[in-house]
Amino acid sequence: MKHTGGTMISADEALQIVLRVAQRLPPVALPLHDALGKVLAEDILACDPSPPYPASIKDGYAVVASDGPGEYPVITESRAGNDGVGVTVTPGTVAYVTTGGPIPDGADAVVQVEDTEKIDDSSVETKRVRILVQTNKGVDIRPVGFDIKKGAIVLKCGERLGASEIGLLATVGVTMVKVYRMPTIAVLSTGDELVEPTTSFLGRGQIRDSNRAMLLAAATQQQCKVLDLGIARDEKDELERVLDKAFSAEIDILLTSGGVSMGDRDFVEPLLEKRGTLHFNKICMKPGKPLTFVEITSQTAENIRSEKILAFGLPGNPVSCLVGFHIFVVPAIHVLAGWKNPHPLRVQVHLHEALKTDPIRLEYHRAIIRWNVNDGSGSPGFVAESTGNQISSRLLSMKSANALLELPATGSVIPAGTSVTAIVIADLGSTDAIESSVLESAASQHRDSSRKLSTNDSQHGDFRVAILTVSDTVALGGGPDRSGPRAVTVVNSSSERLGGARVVSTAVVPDDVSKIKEVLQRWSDVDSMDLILTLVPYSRWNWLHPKGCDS
Ligand SMILES: Nc1nc2c(c(=O)[nH]1)N[C@H]1C(S)=C(S)[C@@H](COP(=O)(O)OP(=O)(O)OC[C@H]3O[C@@H](n4cnc5c(N)ncnc54)[C@H](O)[C@@H]3O)O[C@H]1N2
Ligand code: MOO
Repeated sequence: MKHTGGTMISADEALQIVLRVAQRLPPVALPLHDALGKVLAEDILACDPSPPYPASIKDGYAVVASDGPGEYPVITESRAGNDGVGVTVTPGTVAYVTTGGPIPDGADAVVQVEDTEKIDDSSVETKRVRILVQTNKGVDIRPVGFDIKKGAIVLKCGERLGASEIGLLATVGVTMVKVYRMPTIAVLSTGDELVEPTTSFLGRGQIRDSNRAMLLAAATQQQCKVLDLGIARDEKDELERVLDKAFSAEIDILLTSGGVSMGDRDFVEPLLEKRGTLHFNKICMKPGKPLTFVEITSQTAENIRSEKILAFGLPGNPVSCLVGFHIFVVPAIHVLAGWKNPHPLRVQVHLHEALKTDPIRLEYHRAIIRWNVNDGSGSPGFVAESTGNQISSRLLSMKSANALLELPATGSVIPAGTSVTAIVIADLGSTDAIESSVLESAASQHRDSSRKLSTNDSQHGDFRVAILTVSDTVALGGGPDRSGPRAVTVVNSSSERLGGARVVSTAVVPDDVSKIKEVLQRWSDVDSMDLILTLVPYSRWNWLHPKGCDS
């Protein structure tokens, strides 16, 4: 009898099912400091105006505008709070005010200190000041409600609370806020081979459980509460016991890893299916093909509450497990947490190297994407560098990855420089700065050139060319690199004439001798380049001429 293991559906279809089954959780009231990152479940209105009093925009003098330039007595000082209360600025007098200080009654404009002169006269008791400019009514004053009108909606139900939104809540005095509850996620590892990460010496056939620590961290990163269910053996009774425990706890999502493919002890899928509705168990994607999704209606111990639990049987291979988390679990968490758009951010990126695609499955190729002054097309944009060997057991391929490139199942080689979509899976703000990325990308191209281009070696000759653009403007982002991409095109289009030349590395550096040397040194350190083309300002030509270059 043939084991088929169920129907394989597309990743898109699988995601649609998950999003259809997932439901927003009920709202809860949280103190302000716990609300960061959550989604508002109510409109927030301003109960008073901001500013609540006419406030100065500058450090200066509150004046009667029609008085005009001249010398005036300073009758009060209004810095904050009660300062200047009960004092009226009458024509012919002024008051000292600081930024944000209340404008005393009678004054209708502020003249900044820069437009005044202090008069030092110790013989008079009242301070005096010389106003040097003519101002107009209302200048440098924020009237009551200028920033926020009383009763205005400052935040709408459905908006996510970041730092500025928390600041707005504090401004309008909301300290308990209604937000959608974040899911609680239970994590279970399955497998007879698994031992705790604390195990120093591995027996034969044993490996440390990486998935549980990883999924607990990933769920925590998504602001979920987590429940650690430990490791269960590949044994039906033990798995049943742990699932009982999981479903009687107040969880919203269950994540298991391992035991979902075709092995004779892969029990996770049938045991989950027994307890709910199986929606799918195989997805046409790489990695992460065997992934089980079951909708479970849980009963609490007292049978008083019946709630939905989303159970994801993730594959055991660590990369497949985490990719499955990003593609399906993260959007599900977003729905439960009340996000209006649960989908991840997608950006267009240019491939730094040629990549071979799978003939059958859509591939989520792990990559590091960086904003570059020249993405290879001559304009600024994201450049994606592969994290190397993509086998789904190699967790190192997820290390530092901030994007999953969506490579269609064509079974062909996608050339370097091609634009593809990438799902962003990490904070792009934590990616290296532009300049270092340019240099590092040149360095890594150099280091890995044989690996990177091995995919199209059979289609091209062996004459390897590197192109270095030396330009302050381009390197500092002040303008596009016009020469570099043009040179790439020229080399590629003359490839036959040159006996099969191909550009294996490009870099942009500022007009700085040490930086130029650094890149040239990398390229010439090992004999991976046959020709280095340098596109330089005329002034640098002598220096870069082989005789003048000490490498
Ligand atoms: N005959 C077939 N075999 C396999 C297929 C298939 O279609 N037909 N699919 C392969 C694919 S693709 C994947 S992915 C894996 C998924 O297998 P399981 O989900 O059943 O996972 P296991 O077999 O339990 O483990 C796979 C692999 O991962 C290691 N592992 C498991 N759990 C952990 C953990 N918590 N921490 C670290 N590593 C873990 C385990 O030792 C195995 O090496 O199935 C293929 N097979
Ligand atoms: O789908 Mo598996 O995740 O390719 O190794």
